[in-house]
Amino acid sequence: MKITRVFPQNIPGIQLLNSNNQTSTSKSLKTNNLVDLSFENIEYSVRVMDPKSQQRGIVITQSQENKPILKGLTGICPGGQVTAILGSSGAGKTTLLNILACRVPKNSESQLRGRVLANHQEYDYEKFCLFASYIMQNDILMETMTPKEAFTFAASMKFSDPTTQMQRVTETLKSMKLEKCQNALIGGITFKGISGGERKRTSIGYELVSNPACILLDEPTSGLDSFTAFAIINELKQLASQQDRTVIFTIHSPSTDIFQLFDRIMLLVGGKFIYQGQKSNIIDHFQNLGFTCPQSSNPMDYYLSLMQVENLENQKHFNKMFQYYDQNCHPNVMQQITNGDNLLLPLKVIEITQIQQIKQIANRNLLAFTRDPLQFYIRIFQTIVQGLLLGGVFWKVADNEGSVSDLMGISGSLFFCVFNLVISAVLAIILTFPVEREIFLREESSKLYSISSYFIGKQILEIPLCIVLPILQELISYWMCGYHNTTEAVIMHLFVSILIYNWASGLGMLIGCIFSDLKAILGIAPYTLLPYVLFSGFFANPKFFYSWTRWIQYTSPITYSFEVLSRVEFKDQLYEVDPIDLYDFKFGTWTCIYVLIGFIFLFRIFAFMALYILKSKLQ
Ligand SMILES: Nc1ncnc2c1ncn2[C@@H]1O[C@H](COP(=O)(O)OP(=O)(O)OP(=O)(O)O)[C@@H](O)[C@H]1O
Repeated sequence: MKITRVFPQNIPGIQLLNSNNQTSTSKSLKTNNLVDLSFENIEYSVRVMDPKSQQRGIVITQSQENKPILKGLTGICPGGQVTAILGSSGAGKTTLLNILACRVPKNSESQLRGRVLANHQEYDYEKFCLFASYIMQNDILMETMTPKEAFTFAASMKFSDPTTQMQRVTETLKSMKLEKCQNALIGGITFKGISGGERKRTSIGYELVSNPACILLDEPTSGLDSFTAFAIINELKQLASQQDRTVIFTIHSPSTDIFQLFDRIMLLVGGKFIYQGQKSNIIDHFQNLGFTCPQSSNPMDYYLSLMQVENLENQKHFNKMFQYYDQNCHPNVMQQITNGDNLLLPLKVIEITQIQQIKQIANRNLLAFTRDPLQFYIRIFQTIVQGLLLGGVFWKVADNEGSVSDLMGISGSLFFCVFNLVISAVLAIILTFPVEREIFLREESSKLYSISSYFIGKQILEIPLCIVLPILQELISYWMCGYHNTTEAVIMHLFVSILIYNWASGLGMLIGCIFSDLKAILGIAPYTLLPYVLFSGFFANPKFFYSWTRWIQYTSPITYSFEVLSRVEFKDQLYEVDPIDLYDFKFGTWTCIYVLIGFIFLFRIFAFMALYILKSKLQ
């Protein structure tokens, strides 16, 4: 039995729109202009290991060769029509779709030639995002929201007028047939939510709210039952025919019912077209080539069986098919491209201010936080345990007689306190950020908000946590360790704990932005921290560092935190050895604090830049 959690209409943090009393007008989602997407002479190749340089899977030399994937493709996907791209596995369907969406990585490993055009105007990634949406195979959505909340969020990011927002949400829920599950949580890996088909429709609707003229989808029916697959393609068909959108998708083995919904078909074999044109002409095209689809067969099953490259019998016919395509389809395609309209592109206009974007992002984060508080409870639990551990291990360490061993005990406890704060802050971010990162990349590519809005919106919830958690940990351990019991000392200790925790959370975010794979993150994080710890001055007096490594101590916020906490604790105390000399403390309390504040800003700026680079690299 399927269990979905249904939520009431009034949810704090997100303004919900009432769909019940709205009259729907499907034309309100109609795009202003038709957009014809076309592409000319697309050639795409990637560098791969030369098979001749391998023997039984063992690489003998490092020689590489260029593997052509798309071989001079030219085509058109007219506005107001559904274009389906089909082909055998590895034919290049997804690659073609990615090129149309300007999503192929630009690096030395791949080569792309040719032009992509929208209404005869060349476009790049930035422009594409303003008139089109790309819906990838894996639906990346906030698990803790309902479809209605997700659409409301997307609408509020684009339209300033609440009535327009409401209209968009209502209309999209209706056109995606999500009214019944509009208040159920989307769910995902952590907990079960709406069904796979509803999830796919939510994913499509999420993009539609902003009213793109073109919708590109990579295998929108994969993993769905035949009924749901038909329902989704049928909805896409309605979007094309009733709302003049350009719909393009890749699909494997469509049923006969789904085939009937296509307007236009592109068939790919080994990176070349063997057919491109209206659905109605495909049967004649293959009949003229001598391949008559049996009466009882699904035409697409039959044609796809002819396209299986592994079949030796098929391979004999490919040359004939390519030649026939060049003679019969290609001239028509060229004609259609030339005759296409030169209408202006209906580019999305963001109506809301950055402040409103930040507010909405912060509200959504708060909602996610209240809906799935487990992460928060875990952080609180860890903080309490760490506070108790620190206090237990260093119980009354600061009640001392001034001996060297007493001094070592106190500085050990202070260093551990700093280190503990750093580890908890870094881990808390790097373990959760990889999931958020995917959502950010999807939403940024839909031009839902700016990178800076996302970054600031995220900090609004993170910073209070970065204040509360270190205070909690230090309040538990402070008196257990028996540190200086004066108001000034307590305040300074807590203040430095907050500063170092905030720096470490910025570092965590920086690592999370640079590396996408959790295994890589967990492998890299300890080595990032190692120099900060080794050169902090606790393990060795900085005077004894080699001159060429001495500078590293200045880059370590742990050095500055350790110095302030020590200065506060050792103030007015007499020891057999002077702690200032022993650890070579040379900066002074306030210099350390200013530097720590500087580090907090610096690492947040680095994290922001990493987010920016991450986004640009994935274009
Ligand atoms: N970066 C790459 N490096 C090496 N080979 C690649 C790369 N990108 C694509 N290919 C190869 O290009 C071919 C086309 O890939 P693509 O994903 O476009 O195929 P497809 O038609 O969508 O296949 P499927 O239906 O199985 O998803 C495949 O043989 C794939 O292995």
